[in-house]
Amino acid sequence: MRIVVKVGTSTLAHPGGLLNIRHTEDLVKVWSDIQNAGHQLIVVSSAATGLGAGKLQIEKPSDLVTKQAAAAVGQCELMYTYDRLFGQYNHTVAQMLLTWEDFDHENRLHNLQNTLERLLQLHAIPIINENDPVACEEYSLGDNDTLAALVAKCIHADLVVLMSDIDGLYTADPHTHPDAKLIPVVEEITPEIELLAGGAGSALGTGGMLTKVTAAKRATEAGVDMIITNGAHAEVLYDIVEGKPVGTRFVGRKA
Ligand SMILES: Nc1ncnc2c1ncn2[C@@H]1O[C@H](COP(=O)(O)OP(=O)(O)O)[C@@H](O)[C@H]1O
Ligand SMILES: N[C@@H](CCC(=O)OP(=O)(O)O)C(=O)O
Repeated sequence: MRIVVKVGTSTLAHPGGLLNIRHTEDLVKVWSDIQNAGHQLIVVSSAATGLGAGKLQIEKPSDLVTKQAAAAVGQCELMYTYDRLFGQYNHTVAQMLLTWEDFDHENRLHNLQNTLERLLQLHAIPIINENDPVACEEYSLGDNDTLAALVAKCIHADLVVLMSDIDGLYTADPHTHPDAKLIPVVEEITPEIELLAGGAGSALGTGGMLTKVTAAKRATEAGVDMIITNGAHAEVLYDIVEGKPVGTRFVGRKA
C-alpha cells in the first residue's frame, strides 16, 4: 500500500511547544516497521511553527512574520528529530517543503510527482510540510490536512491517514460535548457532516476538524480513502493496514 500519513502539531508537541518525545518516538517506530513490511510511506508533518516557538521560548505567534520565523527554526528541529529517529531503523528521510503554487503550475506539479516517485523507488521516506517561511497568505495552503490530500492525489496513494489528537470525527467536538459519539464510517460528505466539524481544540492545532473534513472531500473525490485517527496510539496503524476498523473512515468515490 502507498500511504500518506499526516501528523498534527498537537500530537508532536506539548502545549508549550516542546517535542512530545513519547508520541514522536512511537510514531517513527511504527512507521519504520510498516515501511519494512513493504508498504510505501509518505509523511506530512506539521509542528514547525509550534516547535520553533518552543525553541525560541515565545508564545504561539499570531503575526505572519513571527510565525514564518518560528517555522524556519522549528523545521530544522523537526527534520533533525526525524533524521535521528528514522536513522535508528536504517531509514533515510527526505525533506520536501511545498506551497500552493507547486500544485497549481503544471511543470512544478510534474517535478514534484517525479521527485516523490523517485524517492519512493529509492526507499527514502519523504517528510513533507508547507514551506511556511515563504508561503505568503495569498499562496498558503493554510493547513497540512489539505496538503496531505493534495499529495495523496498527485501520487495516487491508496490511503491518507490523519493522525490527530482525537480518535476521529464525532457528532460534536468532544472537548465541549462530552456525550458526542464517534462516527466510524462516512460514505458521503454531506452538508450535515460538514456542519459537525468545528475548529481546533488545542492552542497549537491549526485547522481543527473542519480542515480535516474539507481534506477528506478532496481525497475521496480523487478516489482515495481517508482515515482520521489518534496519533497518540501509533500502533493503530497496524490495524489500519490490515483493513480493520479504526477511527473514522471516509470512503473514496469509486470511478
Ligand atoms: N466534530 C468533531 N469531532 C472531533 N473533533 C472535533 C470536532 N469538532 C472540532 N473538533 C476539534 O478538532 C481537534 C483536532 O484538530 P487540531 O487541533 O487541528 O489537531 P491536529 O493538530 O491534529 O491537526 C480536536 O481536538 C477537537 O477539539
Ligand atoms: N505547516 C504548519 C502546520 C499547519 C497545520 O495544519 O498544523 P496542524 O493543525 O497542527 O496539522 C507547521 O508546520 O507549523
